[in-house]
Amino acid sequence: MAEPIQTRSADDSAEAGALPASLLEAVALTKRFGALVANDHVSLAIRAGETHALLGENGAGKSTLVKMMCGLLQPDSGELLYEGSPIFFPDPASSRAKGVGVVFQHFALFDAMTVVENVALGLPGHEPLPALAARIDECVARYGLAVEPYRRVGELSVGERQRVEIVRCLLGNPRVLILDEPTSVLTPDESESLFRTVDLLTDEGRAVLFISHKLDEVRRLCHRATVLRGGKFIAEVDPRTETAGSLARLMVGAEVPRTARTLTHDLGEPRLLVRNLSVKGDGSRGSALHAINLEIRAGEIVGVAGVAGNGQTTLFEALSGEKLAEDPESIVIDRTPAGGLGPTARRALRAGFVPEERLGHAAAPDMRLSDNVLLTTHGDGAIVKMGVVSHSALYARFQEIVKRFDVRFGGRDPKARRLSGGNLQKFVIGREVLREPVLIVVDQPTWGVDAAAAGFIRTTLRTKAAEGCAVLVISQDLDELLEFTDRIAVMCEGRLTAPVPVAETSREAIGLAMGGSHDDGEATHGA
Ligand SMILES: Nc1ncnc2c1ncn2[C@@H]1O[C@H](COP(=O)(O)OP(=O)(O)OP(=O)(O)O)[C@@H](O)[C@H]1O
Repeated sequence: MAEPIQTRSADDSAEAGALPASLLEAVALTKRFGALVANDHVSLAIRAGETHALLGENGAGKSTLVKMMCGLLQPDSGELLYEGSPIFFPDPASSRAKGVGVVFQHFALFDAMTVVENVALGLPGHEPLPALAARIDECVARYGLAVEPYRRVGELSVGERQRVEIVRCLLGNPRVLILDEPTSVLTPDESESLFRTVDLLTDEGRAVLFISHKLDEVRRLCHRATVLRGGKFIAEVDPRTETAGSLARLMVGAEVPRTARTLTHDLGEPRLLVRNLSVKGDGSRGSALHAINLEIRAGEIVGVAGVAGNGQTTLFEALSGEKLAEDPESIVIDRTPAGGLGPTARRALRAGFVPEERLGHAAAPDMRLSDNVLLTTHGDGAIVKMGVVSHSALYARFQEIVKRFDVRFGGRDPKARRLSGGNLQKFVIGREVLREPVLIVVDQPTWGVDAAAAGFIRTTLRTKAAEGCAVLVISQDLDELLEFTDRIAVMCEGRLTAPVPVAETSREAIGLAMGGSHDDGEATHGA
């Protein structure tokens, strides 16, 4: 397992009056993509023993900087220093060999393989799997990361996959660990345990670069923060002496608007009725669903809270038609029994679906954005007429999404994988919202999205609700659900509690239900 590094921590050194040595330093790095300058002379030094935040709104250039610091991208100009000396990382393997480990937003794991097999792929040599599994167990115990070596990755939730990536990285004994939005898919408890892991790592003298849009956690966890805006270095601050508002202002360059709270409008017809829906566990991702009941009426937003892996993915798949229900009547969309219909037929009922995974599920990575529009709009009639794609209509829709949802990217119509995470999320939400759905089901609506864009997405969903759409939001972010939904239900072990009006519940009550406790002893009710 990783050996502790004998280096003074950032705080120890600050007390001693001297700054600790910088382990990895970017000096005036510049990277262009065509006409777009993604990083413009950006400098950043990560010191031994510190947790250093990298902040900036979507598309500010954070991932580009990280990719240059680990050899995944080469800068057009500027240089990297490792322990004060110039260094060149031609590829990620060379940075890994120097002790720079990165956990990216999009994971590189093979679904069909077990955790230990996936970890083995990323490590040099041919360590026997039982020995590697034992090392994983040791790492898990030491850093408090719940990971089971012999589970198949395809069965894991996004949060669990992320822990696998972190463990894989830690087994490489990194001196610098770069975490790209590590908490965006974690529950509050999982985030807390990750923070303890990060503290342990920095206590050991390692350096952590922490990318996050959650400013409160940055203020708690990080010793320093570098802020980027529009590809430029804006400031280096001590986040512990800043407020979330002052950090957001540095990132955005202006005040960040808050989501409009509950609108006063009457609820209409039920747009989604789920009656006694049970789905068998099939050994793939997500657990079985047990007798789910839910009603969402035109004009309301219902949130589903829960710890990852309790059936939320299966619920999304059952609602979107990726998994069919045995009883067609168990899911009714806008008065039509839909349990036996596939995704396209459900979309024809004017339902829209935004899955949790943007790249690969919501969007095809190697298809251009405009072609990605077609993925969910081909049945709408506006874009495909009598089997023929109207390219002018398609391109017009694409441009409307980009404009109204402020999707930023370089070039005219790039492949989806070229977009920053938050911008791709804005695109995917925009694609569904502009179809004018009567029902929209969104899994993790603001994962990886900056504060301003997250506010925009929530306000957009509220506006859709006010226009008569029914909205179901599955989210692990309890603050988000409390901020903008009308009623909240909790998913635990494949069962859904009855949705409760937000005003009549509390964070504590929801937290208890997430852990499987119910004051009334009842786990499953109708809406
Ligand atoms: N390979 C690429 N080709 C073209 N443009 C790119 C490429 N990679 C990134 N970009 C563009 O560079 C800009 C910076 O992107 P980057 O991914 O670094 O932002 P970010 O700050 O990490 O954003 P987010 O918070 O959304 O992940 C964006 O406008 C993005 O579209």
